[in-house]
Amino acid sequence: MKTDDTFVPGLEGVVASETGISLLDTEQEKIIIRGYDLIDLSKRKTYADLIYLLLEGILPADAERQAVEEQLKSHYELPAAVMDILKLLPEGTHPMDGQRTALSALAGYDEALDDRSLEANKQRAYRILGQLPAITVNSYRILNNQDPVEPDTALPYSANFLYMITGKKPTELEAQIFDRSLLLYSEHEMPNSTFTSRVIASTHSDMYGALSGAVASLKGDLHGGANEAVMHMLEQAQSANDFVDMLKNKLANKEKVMGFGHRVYMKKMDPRAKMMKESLKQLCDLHGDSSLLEMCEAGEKLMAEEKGLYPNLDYYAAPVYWMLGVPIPLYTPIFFSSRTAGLCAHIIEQHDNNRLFRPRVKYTGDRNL
Ligand SMILES: CC(=O)SCCNC(=O)CCNC(=O)[C@H](O)C(C)(C)COP(=O)(O)OP(=O)(O)OC[C@H]1O[C@@H](n2cnc3c(N)ncnc32)[C@H](O)[C@@H]1OP(=O)(O)O
Ligand SMILES: O=C([O-])CC(=O)C(=O)O
Repeated sequence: MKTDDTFVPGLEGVVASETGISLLDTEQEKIIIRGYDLIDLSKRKTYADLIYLLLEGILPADAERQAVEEQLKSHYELPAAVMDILKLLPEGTHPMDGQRTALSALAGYDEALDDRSLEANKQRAYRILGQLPAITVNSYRILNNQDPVEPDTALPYSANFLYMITGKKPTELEAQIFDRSLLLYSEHEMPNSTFTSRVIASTHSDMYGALSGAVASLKGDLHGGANEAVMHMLEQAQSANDFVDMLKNKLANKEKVMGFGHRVYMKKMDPRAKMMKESLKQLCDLHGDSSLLEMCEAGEKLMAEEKGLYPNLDYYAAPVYWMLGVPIPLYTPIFFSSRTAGLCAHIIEQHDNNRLFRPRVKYTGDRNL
């Protein structure tokens, strides 16, 4: 076996997989999902459509979307023991850790765990996606001494998710905006979490294990954890001037400013962030309060001028979730819940066309031979 000993830190620009699921086409500035432009889909389709597109490979007809919604709803209830496990976690446990724990525990309830056939994996993916609102919301509620919340099956999947989070029936606009955020987060080619899940799946490990690894990856603030970090900054700053001063200080201290920059987009704005910025404007109009938009725009201007860096999706998703009444510790778990659609598609693709991931190293240690 020939070994290429070129070391690329962080595997930047390295092609790690062949996939029919998605591509960040930087030349055309498009996020291609199974042949469709994600931004275009976000204007005319729903998250349920994306689940179907990612798992089945085609966009659903109305009846098929309805069937997906029904299938997800049929899996809303969690095994009682999984709820008990969540209740046993110590106070202060982050809901991402609750999510990771619950997903891990669910493996024990899968009677066909070793069946990695396409059909078994797809059914498993729908089941997990159906279970995620309860896992996510209750990870937060139980750990905050709040009673578990029941789903409202009369609402569509994403509207029910928002309802379970806030305890209030969302307006049509709120439900649409939350659904759009899920759609935009659903899949993004080969970020760290997707790579993690494919590496795990490549040993023939199961979907629960691959997803549990992906939760851990996505939790970090260089990845999904950035949306919570952005909101903590905005909450602390209170005004556009304060926010700009805060960012200037961070830059002077050579700190990373969360919500800016991207390994693939580099010096361009993430197209998904533009869509979330539109949603933020709509919410500001609805509430007659544009302070968060003004703060974000001031930060965006400063970072462009000082660093030539632009917002990623997490930057504008954070204030949108704030205005929708979502508690901050749920921002990253919502990202993960949405991304589970894309992750499951990748795990299935890896299982169906597998080659074990096992790279080599550039050795920098001693040779005391
Ligand atoms: C939906 C998502 O998960 S998107 C990612 C969310 N994560 C964040 O928002 C965290 C903040 N952003 C970052 O840390 C980075 O931009 C990353 C991790 C996303 C991508 O970074 P990389 O490709 O590894 O680039 P790297 O970190 O090497 O940065 C290149 C240069 O830009 C600077 N830079 C990049 N992002 C930022 C930032 N957010 N704030 C300040 N400087 C930054 C780096 O300091 C570095 O400068 P230097 O060359 O002078 O040392
Ligand atoms: O692509 C990445 O590296 C991170 C990202 O934006 C995502 O996962 O949505």
